[in-house]
Amino acid sequence: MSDQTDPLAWTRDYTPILRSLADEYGEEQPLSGYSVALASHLEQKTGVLIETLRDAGAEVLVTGSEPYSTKGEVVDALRDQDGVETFVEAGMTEEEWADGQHRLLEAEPDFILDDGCELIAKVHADHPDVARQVIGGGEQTTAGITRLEAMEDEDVLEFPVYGVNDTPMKHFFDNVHGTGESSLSNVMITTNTMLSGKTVVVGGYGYCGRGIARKARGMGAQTIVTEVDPRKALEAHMDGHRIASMAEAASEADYVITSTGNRDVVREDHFDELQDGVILANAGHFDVEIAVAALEDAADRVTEPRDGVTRYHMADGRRINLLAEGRLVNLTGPHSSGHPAEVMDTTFAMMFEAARDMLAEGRGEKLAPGLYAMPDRLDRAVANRKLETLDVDVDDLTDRQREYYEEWEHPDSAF
Ligand SMILES: NC(=O)c1ccc[n+]([C@@H]2O[C@H](COP(=O)([O-])OP(=O)(O)OC[C@H]3O[C@@H](n4cnc5c(N)ncnc54)[C@H](O)[C@@H]3O)[C@@H](O)[C@H]2O)c1
Repeated sequence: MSDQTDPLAWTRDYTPILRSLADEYGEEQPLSGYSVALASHLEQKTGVLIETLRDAGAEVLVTGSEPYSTKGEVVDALRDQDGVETFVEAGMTEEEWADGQHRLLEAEPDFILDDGCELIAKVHADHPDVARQVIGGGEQTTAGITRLEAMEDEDVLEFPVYGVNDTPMKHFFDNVHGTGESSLSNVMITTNTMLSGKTVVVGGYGYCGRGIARKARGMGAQTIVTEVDPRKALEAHMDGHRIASMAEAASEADYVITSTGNRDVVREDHFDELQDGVILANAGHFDVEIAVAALEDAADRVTEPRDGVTRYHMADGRRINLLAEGRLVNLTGPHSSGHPAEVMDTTFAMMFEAARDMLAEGRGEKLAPGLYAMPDRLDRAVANRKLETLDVDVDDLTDRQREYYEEWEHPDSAF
């Protein structure tokens, strides 16, 4: 396939960590004999991860983690590859998509790489016999970790799961920079408006919200952050953003972008405060952060002035614009292609390492069921691989420096 006809060609050029993993493990095939289920937004970067798992010997069973983010050309490119089985198509209804996930789970995967805890929750709820056979899993999102914590609290997990989302190599880069840049660029492309000089309200100052707010300010916007955690609110304040309640911020917003992992962050109480022409978008995992059904009820009529924009006409003449129907704006909008490939390269390398460590290194058989932090050695190894691809050198600790960290008396110090 040429670069022009191969939908993954461009992305491979921007995913050097995954390519280095494929090169290193292509011959040894450490995942040979294992089937790995993968639920993720099924677009080009995910395609390269699938190729990498397959090159390392796995049989890869593929579905989307969201019904509307599947790219048909990627599914077409993967469908006929040896070692890959697809259970998803572009344009599926929610029922067809869920049915595909169940069919995937009936194929009895050994390992589950998940996004939003889609497959892990379903295998426990609907396929308990399969769940008991699964060796392990990895979860790449904040929303999925929250669900896994709830499963652990109820003591229902049947296998060990690595919380890939919580590794420094994931959330410091993917959530902050990936979500930050891709959410803002998608808001601008979808609306053909500029952020400079506008007021951007960011709901939530976690990893994603922090990236969105910082980058919006870097582009010349005035930023207001809303929070429910007093420490996060103070952090936003110290970082130079204004803090306000949503009720107060809504009246000044040109844009409101939510990223909390929670629901109803923009709700009935706020609709009356919003200005004419405001643009609402969500970057959190589920489409519940903006109360869309309530907005529809509150509106006199609804139009679609532009691809990806739903406009709610209020009785008093104000127009409230909602992007991507309140779903992940950077992944499901008409122009969206998700996070930049360079940042997904890091996240997907962590997902690959989760599978390799639990399957090929045998950690999955040794760990009891539960949610686990990923070993720091794997995080460091991916960071080093990334630095190598950037051709950047860093210092090593000297023996004396290592000893200094380990001793408490510090005999050489002046005090
Ligand atoms: N768009 C993407 O590509 C992408 C990428 C990574 C994560 N996510 C999703 O984004 C969401 C946030 O992820 P994160 O890593 O930033 O999580 P996080 O836990 O670090 O941050 C969430 C923040 O939202 C705050 N919050 C909760 N309820 C709130 C409310 N009602 N009003 C204001 N603030 C509230 C919390 O106090 C917290 O500080 C999750 O749903 C996650 O799955 C999306």
